[in-house]
Amino acid sequence: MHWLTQPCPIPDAALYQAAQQRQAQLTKPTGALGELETVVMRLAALQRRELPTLNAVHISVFAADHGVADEAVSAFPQAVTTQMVANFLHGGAAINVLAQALGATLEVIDVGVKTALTHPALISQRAGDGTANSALHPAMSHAQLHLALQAGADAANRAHTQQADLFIGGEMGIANTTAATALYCALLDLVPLEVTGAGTGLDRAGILHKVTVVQRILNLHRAAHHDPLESLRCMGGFEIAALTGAYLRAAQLGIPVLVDGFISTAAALLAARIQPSMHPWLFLSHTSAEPGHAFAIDALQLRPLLDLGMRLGEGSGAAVAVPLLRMACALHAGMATFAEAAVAGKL
Ligand SMILES: Cc1cc2ncn([C@H]3O[C@H](COP(=O)(O)O)[C@@H](O)[C@H]3O)c2cc1C
Ligand SMILES: O=C(O)c1cccnc1
Repeated sequence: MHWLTQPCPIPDAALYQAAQQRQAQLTKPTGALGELETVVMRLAALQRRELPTLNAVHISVFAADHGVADEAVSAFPQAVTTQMVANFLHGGAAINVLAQALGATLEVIDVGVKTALTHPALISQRAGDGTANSALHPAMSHAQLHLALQAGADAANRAHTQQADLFIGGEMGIANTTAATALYCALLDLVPLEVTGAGTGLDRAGILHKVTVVQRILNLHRAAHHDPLESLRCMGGFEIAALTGAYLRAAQLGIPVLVDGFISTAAALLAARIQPSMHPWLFLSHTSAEPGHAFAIDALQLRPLLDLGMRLGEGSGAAVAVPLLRMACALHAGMATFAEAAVAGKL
């Protein structure tokens, strides 16, 4: 695990400034493209290019099961995790359609679903047959945690080999909003009632029951709070650990990371806690409908590009935001300057 503590490259301040100067010369009032200006300046500094591009987008979807599903915390049965893996492999899930629309590379990694599938396109790096029930035990052993982190790092290494301009991680794991909620509470000092949401669609009574389960997880693993790796090990899950390893490794390799929703942002929080120098590599794609997401967004001090009421996961919200980032790059590269277009500048 030598890579885990490796720092990430520092964004190039000179290229940020050059992009800022170019934005000021384009035929529009400075700042008029809002966040589209900010993201392209950040991308220039990260990709170390005057004209950043996002042609090659790599999407890795990590799937795993959660023992805490035994506590009736999801509106869907645990079998859906494996069934959705089959759906990913057959091209029928939301992320398949979005990846195809973007011309992105999509890979599916089994990091520990309960019922293993075999399929030529499935990458199998299983840390177990699902995690243990985190309301009763640590979700995983140290060895399992490292296997799952490594599965994520391997995905980022593949993205790097394929010269990806952008990394997107997705997740699938019934009950993983419970794991993510417990992680938010442990890392950000929050109480379950303010963070817990409906996930796949619990009713009010279901959410209140989920609050009690999250509280039990937090009580059992109190010694782990504030320690990112130990919280991750105790609260789960394998796919959140894989995402954490993937984000960290992508940043170390110089690939900007576009984060999806509520669950993925738990991994982004963990990665930034483990290695603060990875924070500049993060972009938040959207605000999830899961109400607790706002706490992590505030903690990361980043502005999500979209707010569409999405609450799907799989990397779907990140994929939906890619065209906006591409348009930000196209505007930066393609607009005329005031001088080129003979347009008068600001009075
Ligand atoms: C058909 C289906 C497809 C999904 N794709 C992502 N999720 C999302 O829902 C799950 C988390 O919600 P909870 O904690 O309430 O179980 C995760 O698997 C997440 O990726 C799905 C859920 C379902 C049912
Ligand atoms: O925002 C998400 O990623 C999310 C929210 C609810 C259920 N699944 C995913």
